[in-house]
Amino acid sequence: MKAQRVLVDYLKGKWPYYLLAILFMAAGNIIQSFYPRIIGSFADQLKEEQLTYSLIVDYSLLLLGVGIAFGVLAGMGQYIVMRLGRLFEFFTRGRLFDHFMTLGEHFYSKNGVGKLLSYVMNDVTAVREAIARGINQSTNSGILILSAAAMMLASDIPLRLIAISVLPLLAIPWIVSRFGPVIRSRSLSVQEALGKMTESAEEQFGGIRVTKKFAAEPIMGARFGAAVDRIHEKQLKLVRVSSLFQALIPFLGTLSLIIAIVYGGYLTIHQHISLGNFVALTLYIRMMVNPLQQIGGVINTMQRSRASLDRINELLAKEGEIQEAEQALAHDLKRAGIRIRHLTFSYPDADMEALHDISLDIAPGSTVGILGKTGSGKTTLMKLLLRMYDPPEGAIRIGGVDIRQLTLESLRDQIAYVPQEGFLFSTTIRDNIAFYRRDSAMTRIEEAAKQAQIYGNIVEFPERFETKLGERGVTLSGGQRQRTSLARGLIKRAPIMILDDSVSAVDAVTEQKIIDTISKERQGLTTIVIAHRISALKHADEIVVLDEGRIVQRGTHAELIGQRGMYATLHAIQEEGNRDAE
Ligand SMILES: Nc1ncnc2c1ncn2[C@@H]1O[C@H](COP(=O)(O)OP(=O)(O)OP(=O)(O)O)[C@@H](O)[C@H]1O
Repeated sequence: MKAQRVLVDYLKGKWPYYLLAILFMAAGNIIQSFYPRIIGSFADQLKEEQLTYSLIVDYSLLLLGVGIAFGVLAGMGQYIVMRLGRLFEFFTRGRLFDHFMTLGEHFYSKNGVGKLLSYVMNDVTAVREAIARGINQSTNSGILILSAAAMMLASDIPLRLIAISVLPLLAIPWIVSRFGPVIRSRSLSVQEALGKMTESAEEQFGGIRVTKKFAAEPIMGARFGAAVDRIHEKQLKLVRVSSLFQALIPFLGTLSLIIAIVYGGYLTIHQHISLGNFVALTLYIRMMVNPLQQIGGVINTMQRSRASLDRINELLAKEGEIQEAEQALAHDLKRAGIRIRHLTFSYPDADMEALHDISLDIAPGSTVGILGKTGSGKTTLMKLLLRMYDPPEGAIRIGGVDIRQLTLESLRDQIAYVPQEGFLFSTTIRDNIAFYRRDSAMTRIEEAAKQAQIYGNIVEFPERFETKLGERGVTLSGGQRQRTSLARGLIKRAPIMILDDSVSAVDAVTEQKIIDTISKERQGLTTIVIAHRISALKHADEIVVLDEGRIVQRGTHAELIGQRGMYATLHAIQEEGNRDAE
C-alpha cells in the first residue's frame, strides 16, 4: 500500500494562497487587539476628568476604524479560505473518482456502492469543513490570543498579575491531548456507521420493487431503522465527549477572568495599578475566552475530520489488484487463438477452487459453447479471460501471448463481453448502444439493434433511439434490456465476443433469430457462447461442459448427444419441455 496524503498534495499547490489569507486575517486581528487598549485609555481619561467632546468623537472614530479594518481584512481572508475549501472538495472528489476507476472486481465485490458514496460525500465534506473552519478560526483566534498577550505584556500591567490570571489557560494543551484521540476514534465509528447506512439505503432503493412485491416493507424498514439507530448511538457517544471538551475550555477562560477580577481588583483598590490597566486586563482576558472556545471547537473538528482524512487516504492507497506488467504491450487479437492450460483458480478469500485444471483451445474465428449448472465456473472463466482477476502466469494465452503481458486496454478493448444483466445508463438508448464508440454512425447503431432483435421495440417508442432510460433502464422489460446490452456488444465488432447467458431472457424464436444473425455477422471472428439452453449453443464448433469448476465433457453437439452424460440428459429434458410446449 502506497501512503497517500491527499491534503498534503493539495496544500502543496495552494499554500501561497493560504498564506495570503492567513496574513489578511492576522492583520485584521492585530488591529482588533488594539480595542481593549483604546477602551482602557478612554477609562483613564474619564477617571482623570480629561475627557472632552472632541476626544469622545476621536475615540469613536478610532473604534470605527478598528472595526472596519478588522471586517475588511478578516473577511477577505475568510473568503479566500472558503473558496480554497471548495476547490479541495472538487480536487479530492475527482481524485477519488479516478481512483475508483482503477480498482477491480474484487474491491467492488467487497465494498457496497453506499459505502463508496459516503467517502465521496461525507468524508470529503468533513475534511473541507475542517480546513476552512480550522484555518479561519485558528488564525483569527490564535492571532487574537497572541496579540492580546503581547499587548498585555507591553502595557504597564504587572507581569505577575498577567501570569497568575492566564494560569488556568495553560491546562488547555493537556486537555487536548487527553480528549483528541477519543474524539477521533468515536468519529471514525460515526463515519463508518454513516457509510453503512448509505449502503443500506442504496440497497433498499435498488431492491424496492422486490420489497413491494413481497410486501416486506416492515422487515426492510426495521433493517434500515437498525442502521439509523447504530448511527444515533455512535453520534451520541461522540457528542458527549465533544461537548465536554468544548465546555471545559471556556470554563478555564472564565476561571482566568475570575482570578483577574479578584487579584486585579485588589491591586486596583490598593492603587498598585491604574483603573485603565485593570479595565484593559479584564477586557483582554475576556477577549481571549471566545478565541479559546473557538480553538477548542477547531481541535474538535480537526480530530473528527482527521478520521475522515484517514479513511480517504487509506482508500487512495489501495492499489487495484490487477496491475499492468511493466513490459506490457498492445497486440492485435484478430485471428488470435485462445489457449488455456491447466488453469486452476480460487477467488481471493475463498476456500474452494472455482476452476480446476482447465485446458482449452479456441481456434481463431471459431465458436465455442460453454454449458454448465449454475456456479460451475462459466463466468469465472470469462472474468479470467478479461483479466478481471489474475489467472496464474502463462495459464491463458491469446495469439501466443500471456494475457498478463498484454496491456489491459488492448485486451479488454478487443473482447466484447455481454453479461446476462448488462447495466444500462440513465441516458438515451442510442448512447447506451454506442457506449464503446460514442461516435458510431446512426446506421451502425441501427444495424446492431436489428442484429440484437431490439430494433422493432425501439422504433415503437416516440423518440426512438433518443428515448431516455430511467436509472438502470426501468422503462425497458428484462428481455429488452438484455437485447439492448447485446446490441452494445455487437456494435463493437470485437475480434473476441463473449455472450454470457446474454439471451436467457428472450423467447425461443427470438433467441434463434439472434443466434443465426450472430453466426452470420461474426464469420471469421471468435465467439464464446455461455448458455443454459442447448438451443443457444448447439451450432458451436466445440461445446464444453463444466461441472464444479472442471471440464467434464467436450465435443460437438452431435458427439455430445451421443454420449452418456450431463449434456445428453439436459438435451433430453429440454427437448421434452419443447415438445410439451408445442
Ligand atoms: N467474487 C467472488 N468471490 C468469491 N467466490 C465467487 C465470486 N464469484 C463467484 N464465486 C464462486 O465461484 C463459483 C463459480 O461461480 P461462477 O459465477 O463462475 O458460476 P457460473 O457457472 O457462471 O454460474 P451461473 O450460471 O449462475 O452464472 C461459485 O461457487 C461462486 O459462488
